[in-house]
Amino acid sequence: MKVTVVGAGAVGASCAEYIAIKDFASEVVILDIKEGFAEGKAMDLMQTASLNGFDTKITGSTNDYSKTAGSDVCVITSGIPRKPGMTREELIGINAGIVKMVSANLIEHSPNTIIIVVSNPMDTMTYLVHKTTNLPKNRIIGMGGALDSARFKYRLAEALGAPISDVDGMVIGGHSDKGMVPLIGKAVRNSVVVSEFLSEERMEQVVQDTKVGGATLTGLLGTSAWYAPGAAVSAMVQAIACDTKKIFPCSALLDGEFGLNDLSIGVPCVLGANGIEKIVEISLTDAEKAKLSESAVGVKATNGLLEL
Ligand SMILES: NC(=O)c1ccc[n+]([C@@H]2O[C@H](COP(=O)([O-])OP(=O)(O)OC[C@H]3O[C@@H](n4cnc5c(N)ncnc54)[C@H](O)[C@@H]3O)[C@@H](O)[C@H]2O)c1
Ligand SMILES: O=C(O)C[C@H](O)C(=O)O
Repeated sequence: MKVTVVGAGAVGASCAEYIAIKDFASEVVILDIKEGFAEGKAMDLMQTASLNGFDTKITGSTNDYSKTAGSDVCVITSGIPRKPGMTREELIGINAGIVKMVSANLIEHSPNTIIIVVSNPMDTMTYLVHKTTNLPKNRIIGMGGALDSARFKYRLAEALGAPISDVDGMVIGGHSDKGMVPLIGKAVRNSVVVSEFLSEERMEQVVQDTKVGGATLTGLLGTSAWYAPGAAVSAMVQAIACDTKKIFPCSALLDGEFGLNDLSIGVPCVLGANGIEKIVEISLTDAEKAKLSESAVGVKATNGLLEL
């Protein structure tokens, strides 16, 4: 399994590190436009191999896509992150051009690849890759829901005073401060719905804290987060590499599922060797459906800013 990560910045390097530590890929290529940067990150990571016990070979490349040839999975993290006070949507002007160019270069050298889009605004960048390349739709996947769900579980565990391993929950919808739909009514502590343990007010607090998870970290760090984003991508790459058929909420191109069309947005997906192997149309309450539809309106408004 060969994996390429474009963007050797905070998220790209974190993602490459987690993939290597999990030791399921034979090779990881990191590519960046900044001279020597990816080579430096790759060398630094390789010098952790004997300490962390992995055999994955990590190499770096300054914008030479021939080094990425034959990649099974390519992750796009190239682009600018937001600063405190910004929305993800404000990044579209710079990131759309980068994502379009990078995805074309990747596919030229790896025509059978699966692409995972991370750059923000992620749902719109994923839609852009669907619209501007000829990859089948199961091979273009946006990462947002896996991260948002991990943050949801963190907030649920905090509210419940429970270990994170005892809680489960999922966030669907757009990967934006307003558009996320944490499915609080379906969240459980060891199979018991969390409403058995938490008041309405506390559950609403969990939902709100989850939705602004990225913005909260951007305020604290001065730039956006990287550890949980890198871990979320690596978990998705592992599901594909090891054909696990695990369900992750992913930004997938919809064609009638959940009553939505012609957009990429977070919905539960089975991930395996073929990328998105199935979109799982779980039943939603009327309130959940309304929130997902409202979220879709927001994503479509951002998609409307693309020059396609
Ligand atoms: N989807 C998510 O859940 C999620 C999570 C975290 C971050 N992000 C997004 O990921 C992106 C990267 O964030 P970061 O914190 O790693 O930023 P960063 O600035 O640390 O790294 C971005 C890297 O991209 C490189 N780059 C820019 N243009 C390039 C090009 N044309 N080709 C190759 N490399 C190029 C830069 O040189 C830089 O090293 C941002 O858009 C951020 O908003 C998304
Ligand atoms: O918040 C951001 O801008 C980065 C990313 O989308 C995140 O959720 O951490």
